[in-house]
Amino acid sequence: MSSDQIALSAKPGEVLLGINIDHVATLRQARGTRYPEPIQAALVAEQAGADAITLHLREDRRHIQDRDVELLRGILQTRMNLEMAATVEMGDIACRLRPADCCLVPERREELTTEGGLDVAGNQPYLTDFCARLAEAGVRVSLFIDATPAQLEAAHAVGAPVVEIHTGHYADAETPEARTAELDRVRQAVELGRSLGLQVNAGHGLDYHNVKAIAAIEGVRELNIGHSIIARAVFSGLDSAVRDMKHLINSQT
Ligand SMILES: CC(=O)[C@@H](O)[C@H](O)COP(=O)(O)O
Ligand SMILES: NCC(=O)COP(=O)(O)O
Repeated sequence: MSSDQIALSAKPGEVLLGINIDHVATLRQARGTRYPEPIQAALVAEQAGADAITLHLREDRRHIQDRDVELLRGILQTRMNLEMAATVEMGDIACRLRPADCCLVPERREELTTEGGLDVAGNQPYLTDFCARLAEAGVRVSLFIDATPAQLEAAHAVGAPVVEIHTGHYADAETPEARTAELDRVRQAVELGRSLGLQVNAGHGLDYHNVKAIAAIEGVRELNIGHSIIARAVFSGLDSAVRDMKHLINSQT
């Protein structure tokens, strides 16, 4: 079944779940061992209901390695969503491996994790060419952006068919009022993105306690979640951690 057929096989209105396996690789890199194996994590996640496997090949290779991407490209039965910076090195890798999806994210070597969205509005000429090159190679491009009209309109202008709204500010909100304000920002971003004809995904910092409000936003197509699922898997296993999240994002109660 092709990746498009897999996506189409999802029930209408179902929120798709991309599992980010970066932090399985973080544990492996901590000791330089062969375990835990991200390949095994990806296959367990797919069997548990993941609709896609997300992996972030960072410039500093702090977790996911080139060999992880190359092996998984020939093994995954769902979709590979390769996250990367919009650099020449990463563009060459994406055009060579041709994952189903490629999500362009900002990167700073000194960051603990992704801090903000990609500044598409400030880099339109470069990103227009970068997105066109990936599209030419048959890769569907997603842009990881903050929930602002300027970034959404710029994403549409550079020709990306998909955006992923950065939900980190929502997840990190420290008061109910701040969280409500961030949720409204995400909701308005989803509405604008859909009106521009974009597929709108969301991700970063989502967990079992904050995800339902994001999943309930009309028009959100896919959630990419990693850290909280891998953390739960430490105690209850990856299969059930994935099944729990898949159920949570699609339950009406
Ligand atoms: C873009 C994003 O929010 C994550 O998908 C990204 O992978 C975070 O980087 P780390 O996985 O290195 O924390
Ligand atoms: N793009 C978001 C992602 O893939 C996972 O982010 P997180 O759940 O690890 O914060």
